[in-house]
Amino acid sequence: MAMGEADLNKERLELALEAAGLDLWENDLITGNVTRKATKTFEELGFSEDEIVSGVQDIYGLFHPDDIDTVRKAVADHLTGVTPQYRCEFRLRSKSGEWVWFANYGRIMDGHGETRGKRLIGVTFNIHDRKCRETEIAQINQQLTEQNRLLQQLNASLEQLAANDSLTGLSNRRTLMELGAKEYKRTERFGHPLSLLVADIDLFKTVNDLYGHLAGDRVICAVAQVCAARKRSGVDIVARFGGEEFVIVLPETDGPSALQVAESLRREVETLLVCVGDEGQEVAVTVSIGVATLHKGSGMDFEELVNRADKALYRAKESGRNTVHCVDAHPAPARVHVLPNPGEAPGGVVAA
Ligand SMILES: Nc1nc2c(ncn2[C@@H]2O[C@H](COP(=O)(O)OP(=O)(O)OP(=O)(O)O)[C@@H](O)[C@H]2O)c(=O)[nH]1
Repeated sequence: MAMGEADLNKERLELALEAAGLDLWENDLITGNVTRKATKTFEELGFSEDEIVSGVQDIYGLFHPDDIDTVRKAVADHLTGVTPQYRCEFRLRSKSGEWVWFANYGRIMDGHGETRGKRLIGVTFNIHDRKCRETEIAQINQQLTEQNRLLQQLNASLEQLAANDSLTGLSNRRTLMELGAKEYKRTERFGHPLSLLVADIDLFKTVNDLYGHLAGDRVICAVAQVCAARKRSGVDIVARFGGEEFVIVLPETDGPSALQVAESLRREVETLLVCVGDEGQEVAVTVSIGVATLHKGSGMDFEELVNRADKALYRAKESGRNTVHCVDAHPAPARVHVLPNPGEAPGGVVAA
């Protein structure tokens, strides 16, 4: 007997479902019965014919506990008309206890006009490979994010290492020259004065010779701390310029103010007693300081400002140490500021 059109259509549908790996199921919404079972899915999960019969009626028992609410909500949303289709992704437990990813896609059918359909018809299909790849990609992304974070941390540490002196943590010479050149440009643009102090620990070689290099390092760190404590955050630059030499850049600071800062620094260092030995030996420390100030139009660049302050420092050393000397690089005939400090030899401020 020739095959009828309805049978042919059914065969066509079965072929399409098979080719696409789709497992058709159907639920009667009036009775709540499963009128077509998703047998292929249960077979894939390793269940036998008999187990499928009972399993179909108790499908919720196979859902992963983390997915069950999602599935129930997707069904409810479609049955109440919130969504035009029922679709969701979930894991089912195989007979051997493994979790396998599937997806459902369905819709209420068999309705007429205003009358709601009586059947929920849909397909189930295996999406396990895709889900595993997604999980792998998510894990790789997470690893990459973590590696990126570590790289950023490493970069920040490298920048910190490259910019700072390892012994004292102050800016190093390179950073000083970079930041100083920027300050110089600001000075030129806005016409503010820019002052610079070079402080050098007096007779430091003796500390090294008497107590050793590590003791010398302690003295350097102690003086560095005093210099750093004076820093106006976000304004001044405090750097270790070389062995026992420090530079403090004071933007928007004129000569007299810079001299006051230098003198106050000198006095503070003078009060330091640094522990240099295991038996509690302490050494007193002093610094000599050279000060130079640059005004707009003075014709000096930052490097020359440093050289000037260095020359002033040389004079301070020459005149007996523990002293402040200054050079005021104003474009007008050089003005000299003298802040007398009587009765406090050898400390004090001397004009250069
Ligand atoms: N402990 C230690 N010593 C250093 C460091 N860098 C340089 N020095 C030493 O610092 C000493 C500097 O000595 P000098 O330049 O003769 O100066 P000074 O003894 O301080 O004498 P004046 O500057 O003239 O007062 C040298 O002995 C250097 O070896 C360092 O990082 N740690």
